[in-house]
Amino acid sequence: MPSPKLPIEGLPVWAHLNNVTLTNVKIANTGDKGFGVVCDSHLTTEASDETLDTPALLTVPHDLVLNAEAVQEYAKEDRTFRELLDAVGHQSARGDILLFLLVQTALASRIGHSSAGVLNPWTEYIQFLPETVLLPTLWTEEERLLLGGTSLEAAVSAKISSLDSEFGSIYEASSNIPRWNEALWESGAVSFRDWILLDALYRSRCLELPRSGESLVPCIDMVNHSAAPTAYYDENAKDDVALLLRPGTSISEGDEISISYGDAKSAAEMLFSYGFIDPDSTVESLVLPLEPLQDDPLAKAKLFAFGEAPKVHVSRSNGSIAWRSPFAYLMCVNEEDGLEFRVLRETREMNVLWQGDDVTDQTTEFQTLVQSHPLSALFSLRVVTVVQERLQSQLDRAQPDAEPRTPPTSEPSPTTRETCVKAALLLRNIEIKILEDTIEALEEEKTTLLADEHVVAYLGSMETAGSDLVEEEASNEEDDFS
Ligand SMILES: C[S@@+](CC[C@H](N)C(=O)[O-])C[C@H]1O[C@@H](n2cnc3c(N)ncnc32)[C@H](O)[C@@H]1O
Repeated sequence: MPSPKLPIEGLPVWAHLNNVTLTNVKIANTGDKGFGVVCDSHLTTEASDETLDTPALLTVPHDLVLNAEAVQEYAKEDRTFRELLDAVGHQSARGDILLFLLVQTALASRIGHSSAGVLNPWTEYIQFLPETVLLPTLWTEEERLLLGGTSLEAAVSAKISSLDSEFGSIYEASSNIPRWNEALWESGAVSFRDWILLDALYRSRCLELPRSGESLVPCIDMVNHSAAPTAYYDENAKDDVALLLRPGTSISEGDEISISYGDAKSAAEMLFSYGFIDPDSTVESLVLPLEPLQDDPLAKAKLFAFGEAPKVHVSRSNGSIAWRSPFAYLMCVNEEDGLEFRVLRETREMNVLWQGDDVTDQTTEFQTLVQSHPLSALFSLRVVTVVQERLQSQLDRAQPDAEPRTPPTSEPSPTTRETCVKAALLLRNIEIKILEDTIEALEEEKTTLLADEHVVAYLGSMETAGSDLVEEEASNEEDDFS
């Protein structure tokens, strides 16, 4: 159930009452990007102004910063919230912050139980935040189909499933507490959609502060991104958070103030975390899930021993392609190569052995482990082939002439927003380019590996063994026939 929204015009009053200072800036609607921070007068800074002595455009007191520590403080002041946090939280900083915001959503709806939760500045502040954002977890099902064949297809589905299970766990644990059962669930004050929205707001607005760590900072979270930012944020001596003009900046009245959300994120990460792609500040990289070979009898043991989700990472920097896939190296060795799994009878623990050595703690380092083996080039050839096939199957699905998607990627239907269509298309094109170039680079690696003397000898011996077998079978057939 959405909480009643407050018009942005009310934010200066909220800021004043909560000791947030805005100097020469205001928060205003910027069009496509939603709200933003806009300059009220002409401002310049010298190229040498590199300290916090530069007058801040915006200062937010430390007690408004929302991070894991602040949630603990709120729990000290509000025993009803502490009861909820003890029952549901303490798993992660993000989880505790989202739980706190879920409670604020319920309080803001003003339909929950009055004996649960205490109003605080965040109860009002969340009502100034957008009711929806363009992060793909909030796209409609039809819009999410546009991501088919991109690296976000699996990532967004996995995120929605994980949000669903988080929300289910919160419901399970909190519905046993009568006041919270009434305040959150019986009243209908919050829904799964609120949880998805809060997760998206958190992801797209949290800042990494030098001392307070990952935090939400009201008002500074209204600053939009630019690849050529005019401002940055920092904590001052009192741990208040300040928005400062960058040295050597000159901006005119009416110009938007911007910060950088990072310049090392891929297009997929940008879209996933912020709901837009800025090609000027993204790096060319791609992460895809990798599955073990279907006919591998050791597949389950390998997955278990590896302990994390297998992936292929691809990137381009300074024009050169690089890729890595630690699981692919474990995936491509077998018992006949010297890999062994043993389950200890006493502890039921599984041990992994390579060439007789216990490597249970090194399953992510098989690329290094296989180096000293005489057939290491052969193992690399298998890995390169597996990775190339994975990228090729991704490329086949991403190509515009791949299986028809609903709706077609280039034509927005009335139920798909144009921004989503454009963002999905941009992501697809960026990923197609890097996939094509990596597949080509892997082809060259394959050619080199196929010329390796150990590989040649191994493949030759396999061929001889193969023809011996054919001859043997043929002579058996003759015998049978006679
Ligand atoms: C930290 S908030 C900034 C305030 C936000 N515009 C609002 O209305 O509340 C981040 C969100 O702003 C929007 N945004 C920021 N910079 C943008 C940009 N350069 N292009 C498009 N959208 C942008 C995206 O929706 C992003 O998820």
